[in-house]
Amino acid sequence: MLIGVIADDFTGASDIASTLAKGIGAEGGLKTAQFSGVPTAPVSAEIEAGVISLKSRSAPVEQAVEDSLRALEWLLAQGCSQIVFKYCSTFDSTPKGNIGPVADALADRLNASGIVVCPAFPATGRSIYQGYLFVGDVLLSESGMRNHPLTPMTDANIRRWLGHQTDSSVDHLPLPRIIKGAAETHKALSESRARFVVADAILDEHLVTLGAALDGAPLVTGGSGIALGLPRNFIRSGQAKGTVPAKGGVSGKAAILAGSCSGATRGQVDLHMQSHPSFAIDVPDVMEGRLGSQDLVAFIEKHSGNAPLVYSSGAPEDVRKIQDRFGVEAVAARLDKLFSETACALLDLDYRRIVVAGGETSGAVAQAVADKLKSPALEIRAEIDPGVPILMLGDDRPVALALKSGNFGSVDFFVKALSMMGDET
Ligand SMILES: Nc1ncnc2c1ncn2[C@@H]1O[C@H](COP(=O)(O)OP(=O)(O)O)[C@@H](O)[C@H]1O
Ligand SMILES: O=C(O)[C@@H](O)C(=O)COP(=O)(O)O
Repeated sequence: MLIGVIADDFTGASDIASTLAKGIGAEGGLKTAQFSGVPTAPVSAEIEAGVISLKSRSAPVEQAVEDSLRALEWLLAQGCSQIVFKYCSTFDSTPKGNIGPVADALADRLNASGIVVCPAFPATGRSIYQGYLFVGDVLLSESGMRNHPLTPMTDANIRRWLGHQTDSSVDHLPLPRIIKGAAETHKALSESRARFVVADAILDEHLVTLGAALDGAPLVTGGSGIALGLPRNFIRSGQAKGTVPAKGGVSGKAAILAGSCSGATRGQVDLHMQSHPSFAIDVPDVMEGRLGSQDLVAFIEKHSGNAPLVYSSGAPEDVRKIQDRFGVEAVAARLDKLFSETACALLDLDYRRIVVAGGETSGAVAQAVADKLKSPALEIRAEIDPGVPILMLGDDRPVALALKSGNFGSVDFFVKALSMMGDET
């Protein structure tokens, strides 16, 4: 393995796995596999990039650090010479962590400094200028992310937000120096006396320059965009051949599970429910035991063949009321359980294509599916929309998953994903 990625959630992991697998244009990318947690069984020697998905974004700080260090040791044991810590392109975290503490722990172990911090992902509208993160044409703190159920992002200044999470020094790499090219960017990073350097990037070409400047860097941190230029370093040095991910998925029964309350998901749910059977999950009913996975499965089975959707997605004010009533963690844990039990029951009924919306939700579902199919490695296939590839898992009767980050995907994503994944049988 050449590159090892530690991703703080599951959708984020498939996002960066897709970036590494496709590389830039015809030169292709790296043979990439995504793992649900740290693998315990041996993995194929052909894998050039290994992406470990953790559920560390919203875990307690100590747990996030411990899990990340365990993932790091495994990746180092596989021979990785470059480690990427992948977090969200909207820098999802609280003032207490987990990005700072995890990055510090990885940096200590790898003895790294001048470490790039760059959540930019221009293809989905996330750009950084003067160290401020923008979502489309507004600051992060003015975007829907200010209402995120678990990690409300109320400050767009990444230097300041990271500064709350770490005692290490945080510097800034301004865009004009990146525009001067890879050599200047490399110089800026290596001359910085700070441990962390927040890098500006507003276009893919800035990320490609950063990628070239990071050739040989032991530790890189960022959103999936930071990986854009990394495969090229290994291809150009002859360590990797450059491959293009396979298209398609598998045919079979299909369902959509949405646990994300992000703006894009709510738009996708609204459009989908206009022409497809859709079931709105009543969260208090779930919390008080009146609604369970058997009800969701019954609804899906009744409407099988017509892209049925079950969703808990709600407006920020409703989400807040529910969290105040039952507690943030209790709601998240209960809904994770509901969605993962539903997915496992669907596998028993031979569902083969499952679309999941929401990072936490996807993490819970993908972990349960991977455990049930005893399939720790997910193969990365073609990208449906930026940052969302088709994932294949299971050997005998493979299952295709699309794990959509809450804010990703075009408004017709659900239908598009199912048709790219395969046909109804
Ligand atoms: N109606 C709801 N009320 C309260 N919390 C909810 C509701 N629906 C989903 N949630 C919780 O909100 C969180 C959404 O996070 P996630 O799945 O990561 O979506 P996203 O990718 O949009 O951030 C999950 O923890 C989920 O359990
Ligand atoms: O970087 C991104 O935006 C995504 O890869 C990601 O991590 C999304 O997380 P969720 O919004 O929680 O799905």
